[in-house]
Amino acid sequence: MPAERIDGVAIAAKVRAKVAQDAEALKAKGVTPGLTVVLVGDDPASAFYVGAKEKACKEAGMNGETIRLPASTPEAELLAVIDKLNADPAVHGILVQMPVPKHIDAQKVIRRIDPMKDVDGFHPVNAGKVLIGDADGFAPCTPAGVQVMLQEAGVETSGKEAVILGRSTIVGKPMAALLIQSGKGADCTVTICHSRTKNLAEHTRRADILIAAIGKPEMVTADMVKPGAVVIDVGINRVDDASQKRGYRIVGDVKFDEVAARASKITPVPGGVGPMTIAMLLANTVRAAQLSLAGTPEGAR
Ligand SMILES: Nc1nc2c(c(=O)[nH]1)N[C@@H](CN(C=O)c1ccc(C(=O)N[C@@H](CCC(=O)O)C(=O)O)cc1)CN2
Repeated sequence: MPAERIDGVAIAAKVRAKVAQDAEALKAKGVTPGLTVVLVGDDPASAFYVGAKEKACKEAGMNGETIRLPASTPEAELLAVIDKLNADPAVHGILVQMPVPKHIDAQKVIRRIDPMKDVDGFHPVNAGKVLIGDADGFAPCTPAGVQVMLQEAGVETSGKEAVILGRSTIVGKPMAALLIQSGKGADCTVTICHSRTKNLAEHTRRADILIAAIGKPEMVTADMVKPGAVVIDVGINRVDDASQKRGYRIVGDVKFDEVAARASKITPVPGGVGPMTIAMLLANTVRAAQLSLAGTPEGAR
């Protein structure tokens, strides 16, 4: 039997509906949740994602603003923009769209954002909180979205072998941190594989839950997957396709058709994890606004 498709668009819509309710409740208390996205340069994919974030904010009744800066913007100027946003009480969430141009040190930029406004969950304070299982922190949106998808799809995670392909700080590492916590949607035994992992397929074939986040188009094939596994595809790769109007198509890290024939549940690309990234960003921003009302907790920064 082919795998059940886990519908990221439908699950994201559910998350966004709850965010809209929470935003409404905050507005009744005089606070409109606000996200400001900073885009440096004119990468078309980044411009598309930033536009989608602004639109999603507005649809949820939140303030969504984008600051567009030229690719030549000096690092110091970007840091000054962040300082201003950190000091602005109407801005609850700040996000600098990645990647930034090469002359800018992304880590320096991330560290400049107030951790209480770091709705991307990239600041070391939030990374540390996610690692120690402190619920006060902001988890990065993509792995947080994967965890929600697993729960919404009724996937039992407790005691399961989860294998993550990719050790990025945005997906692989925080994904592992979330799945090893104790509690709902977690309690997994986690393996992270990466470019130096030997006998990759031996690891992936042990996975009850396989999460592919390596950025290599259709790299995961059916022979790498245990029959009945749950397969989550985080990859969003553009491959040339002259038959498409835009000249490319989007594929994941998983060879969908053959893996779907072997897995029990699978996420598609597009329409899987991608929409969850934006939904979780809105959820983090509403939470940042709620926390701003409650006041900064002890030791939060
Ligand atoms: N500061 C950040 N930068 C980046 C992040 C991030 O979480 N924070 N993630 C990615 C890009 N990204 C959001 O920013 C993102 C990527 C993809 C999608 C999405 O919904 N994709 C669609 C397909 C879209 C298409 O057709 O091109 C899908 O998968 O269905 C949303 C957000 C890197 N940068």
